[in-house]
Amino acid sequence: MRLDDLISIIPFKQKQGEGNPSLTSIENDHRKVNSGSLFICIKGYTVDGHDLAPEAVKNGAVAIVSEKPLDVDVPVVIVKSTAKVMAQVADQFYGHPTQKLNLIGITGTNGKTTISHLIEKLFKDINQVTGLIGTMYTKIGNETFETKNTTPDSLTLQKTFHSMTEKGVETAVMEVSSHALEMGRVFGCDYDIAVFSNLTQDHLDYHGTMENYRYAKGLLFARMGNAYRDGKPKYAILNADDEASIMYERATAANVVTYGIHQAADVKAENIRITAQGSSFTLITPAEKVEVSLPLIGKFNIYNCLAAIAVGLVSNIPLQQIIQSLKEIKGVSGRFERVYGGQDFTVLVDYSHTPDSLENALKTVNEFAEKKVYAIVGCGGDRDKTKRPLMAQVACEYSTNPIFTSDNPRSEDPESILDDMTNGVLGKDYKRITDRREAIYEAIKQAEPKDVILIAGKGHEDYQIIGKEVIHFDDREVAMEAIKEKLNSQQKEERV
Ligand SMILES: CC(=O)N[C@H]1[C@@H](OP(=O)(O)OP(=O)(O)OC[C@H]2O[C@@H](n3ccc(=O)[nH]c3=O)[C@H](O)[C@@H]2O)O[C@H](CO)[C@@H](O)[C@@H]1O[C@H](C)C(=O)N[C@@H](C)C(=O)N[C@H](CCC(=O)O)C(=O)O
Ligand SMILES: Nc1ncnc2c1ncn2[C@@H]1O[C@H](COP(=O)(O)OP(=O)(O)OP(=O)(O)O)[C@@H](O)[C@H]1O
Ligand SMILES: N[C@H](CCC[C@H](N)C(=O)O)C(=O)O
Ligand SMILES: [Mg+2]
Repeated sequence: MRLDDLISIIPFKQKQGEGNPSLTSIENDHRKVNSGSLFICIKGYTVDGHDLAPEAVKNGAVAIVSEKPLDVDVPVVIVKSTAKVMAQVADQFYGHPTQKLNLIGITGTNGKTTISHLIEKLFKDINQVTGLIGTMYTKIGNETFETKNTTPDSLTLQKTFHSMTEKGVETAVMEVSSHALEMGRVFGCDYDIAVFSNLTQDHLDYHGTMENYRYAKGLLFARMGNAYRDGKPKYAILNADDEASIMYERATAANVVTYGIHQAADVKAENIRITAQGSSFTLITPAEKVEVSLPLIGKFNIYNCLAAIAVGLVSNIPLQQIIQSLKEIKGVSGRFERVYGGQDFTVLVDYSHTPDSLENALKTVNEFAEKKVYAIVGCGGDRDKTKRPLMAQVACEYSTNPIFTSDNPRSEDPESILDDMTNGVLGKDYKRITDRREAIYEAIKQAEPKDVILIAGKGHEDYQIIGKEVIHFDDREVAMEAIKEKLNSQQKEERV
């Protein structure tokens, strides 16, 4: 594609320099530029891509998109917002891939990864080729690719969608973070179904207030578009029990379908029973009332299932087929994942890293715990500081043995993160063990038969970010080592 064709859609642009080169790729990272690339300068939080334009030209860039004139000898297209233009040209360059896909976006504070996997399963089971983009990876069919962000930048996204269409993907499911909505990473994505899980405190470092955070998530529903084209209905799947849904219902032109447990809803669960093995409930849809038993643990997972069921129903998947698919779900990696090495106490690794998800996780544990409950909890560095004392309070309130430790301190001092946490629980009983490995070993060493240990915050993560260093660290591996060590020393004692 030639430069002028690509940028023909952008109004009020200026062009510095002559030429209409043929473009082989679009890049926003100068290190990825090859001969024939268009380089888009993005002013980031740490680097200003405009400063790297000369380097990009050295690497082979034949044209630049910029917000200001640049001293380079290739054509420069000057626009108001390179971030917005990046989304537009990426969509154009890759042939509007999201218009060819059945695209499902999920937003909300907690549950996005879980719901996206439930939805992926529904579509796989009706023999569709699926794609998935989220916190853990990008998946095309059964092939997985590493990702840096839950929702990648617009260029990576459109490239990925293009690749999905090339590989025959019919339905793509993706997590849409509030950061992505705010930064325009999903500009140009033509969603068919948008799902809202819930809104509770997180990311106030970025959004400032809950009001701004609520607004950012609402953009997913508002941006589904106002036009009713091609007779293909669009759907907003909203949680009737979360009051933010009222705002999102007002914001969207799409058909609204609600799910919930307490308020009136189109897809509703009643008579809920939760055990350590799973959950049962009566499912009420506009057409049917059926008894459902699912292997996912916890009330919050019933919400996740209801959201997936609503998506399945508006996609015309028969209810019995949906239920059968969900019954086969073995759980999502790092979400309430059991670590079992033959011990007589329960160890669970979970990804709860917000006050609300931690409370939900611990309340769920308390529903089946018979003895003590250990909660190993840390808070991420360079993230919302105001959630730290709240998470510590939740741990003290809902566990008998809270242990505070580190969870990706990043550029912050681990001790000062722990101070922020413990300031919320002055005078309460807790242990503070900065080293996460030691914290896990301590809980496992102390645990007695029938106790439960919840290791929260890192779930599937297999790393710990300390300063700029990323070291290998997997809660599941460390817990298993500690369990084996404990069992070995118990056996030795028995032999003596
Ligand atoms: C605050 C934030 O969101 N930062 C995102 C942002 O980084 P940044 O602004 O620092 O980028 P930068 O390094 O300054 O680079 C600016 C430009 O220069 C380019 N560059 C940079 C370096 C270089 O050598 N050459 C070069 O050309 C870059 O490609 C980029 O185009 O743009 C990057 C590329 O898209 C993102 O990876 C990065 O996410 C960081 C890693 C991050 O941690 N973000 C978190 C807050 C986030 O977005 N989280 C949500 C999930 C939240 C949830 O699930 O609850 C998410 O969607 O991941
Ligand atoms: N619907 C829900 N409501 C509240 N808590 C939930 C819900 N679903 C899952 N959780 C809890 O939150 C944790 C994270 O779940 P999940 O990874 O699905 O959320 P997420 O929204 O993708 O998170 P992230 O924003 O970090 O990507 C789980 O380990 C569980 O403890
Ligand atoms: N998507 C979340 C993940 C947090 C996971 C936790 N382990 C941490 O590092 O704070 C974030 O980037 O804020
Ligand atoms: Mg996620």
